[in-house]
Amino acid sequence: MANAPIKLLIAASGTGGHLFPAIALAQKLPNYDIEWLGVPNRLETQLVPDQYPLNTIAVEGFQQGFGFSSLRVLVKLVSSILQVRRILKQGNFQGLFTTGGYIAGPGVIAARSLGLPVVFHESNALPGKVTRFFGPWCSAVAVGFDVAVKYLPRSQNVCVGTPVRSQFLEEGTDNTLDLPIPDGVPLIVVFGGSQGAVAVNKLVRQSAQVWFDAGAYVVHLTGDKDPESGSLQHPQYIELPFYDNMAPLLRRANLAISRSGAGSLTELAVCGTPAILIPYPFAAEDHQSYNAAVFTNVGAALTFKQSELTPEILQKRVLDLLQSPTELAKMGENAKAIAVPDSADKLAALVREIVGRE
Ligand SMILES: CC(=O)N[C@H]1[C@@H](OP(=O)(O)OP(=O)(O)OC[C@H]2O[C@@H](n3ccc(=O)[nH]c3=O)[C@H](O)[C@@H]2O)O[C@H](CO)[C@@H](O)[C@@H]1O
Repeated sequence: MANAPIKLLIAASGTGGHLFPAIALAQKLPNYDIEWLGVPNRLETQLVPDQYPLNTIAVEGFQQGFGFSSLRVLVKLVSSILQVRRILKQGNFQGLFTTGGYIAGPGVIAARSLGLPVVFHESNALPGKVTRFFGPWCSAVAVGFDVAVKYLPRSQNVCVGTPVRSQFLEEGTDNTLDLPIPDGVPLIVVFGGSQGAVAVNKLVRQSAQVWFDAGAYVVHLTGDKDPESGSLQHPQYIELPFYDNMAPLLRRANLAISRSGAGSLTELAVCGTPAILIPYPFAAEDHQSYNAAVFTNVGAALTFKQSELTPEILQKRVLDLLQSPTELAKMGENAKAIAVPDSADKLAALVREIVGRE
């Protein structure tokens, strides 16, 4: 009689940076019986493929300080732990995988209290508080960048890179660029994580004319909350709130201007795309600056603090780079050198080793 498939609960919620690596892992475990754990109103309701049933719980992050609102969050946390325990027990799950964030706490506590193995993936160079706190309770913490290990002295750490969506690993017919960019023109791609970055959008719109004059095209992924969307019109300018087909776009780009979320950086590395990085200044513990430093240190990107970046500086640095194809090529090679294209395979192998072989 064939063995029943291994049951795995994946707790990944909120942003593309948390969801895409988890989806890439799930796709590498085709013989596992996988269900998802998320919250009712976040991106997982749109991004998690139909074949993985989505269980939702109500959970929130802690605010600074401890007042009535924190007490309310604590009550919710206890209730969410109990809900996850129930889901794990009723579904006979054999392990839990998480990419961190607020969903991870209840997931890790519930699974460990039932004696189930937990694999945690942390994609940032500076691991989040949740990872630092819960890492030692997990069976393994897989990290995206090896510098992260130094912040996790008490966990069982393995460096596996960060998994990317399958579109980044295959060049197929349905994976070609469907935007009207002429061959041979310099292409700048601007994006600000999965939500867009209004401050970066503003800087880019104030800077772009000189790039157009130099013959460059700009594809600008603005997010859907940009109050100035539609304000710049130019034949060499394509503005979209979100674009799905990132792999061919980043491969075609001569330069990216981007925030430095771990997901974006991992994709830039896999595609060998040189970049100007503008870390999100309000990210928890300034973790995007630590991510950006990984790229700057190997010569794959230039990093600018948002507070110090003016349209004049941005205009000039972009023009300088567009006029130095050798330097751009070198930056692209440096980015590629730190890519881990088989990251999803490595992470799936780790999950099989810890949770069980199908
Ligand atoms: C503001 C904030 O705290 N963001 C965090 C969030 O990232 P967040 O999800 O915002 O950003 P990431 O850079 O990790 O990922 C963005 C993802 O969205 C995709 N994309 C973006 C635009 C678009 O039009 N189409 C598209 O597919 C990108 O290709 C990428 O895969 O979680 C990451 C992982 O913990 C952190 O490193 C980030 O710092």
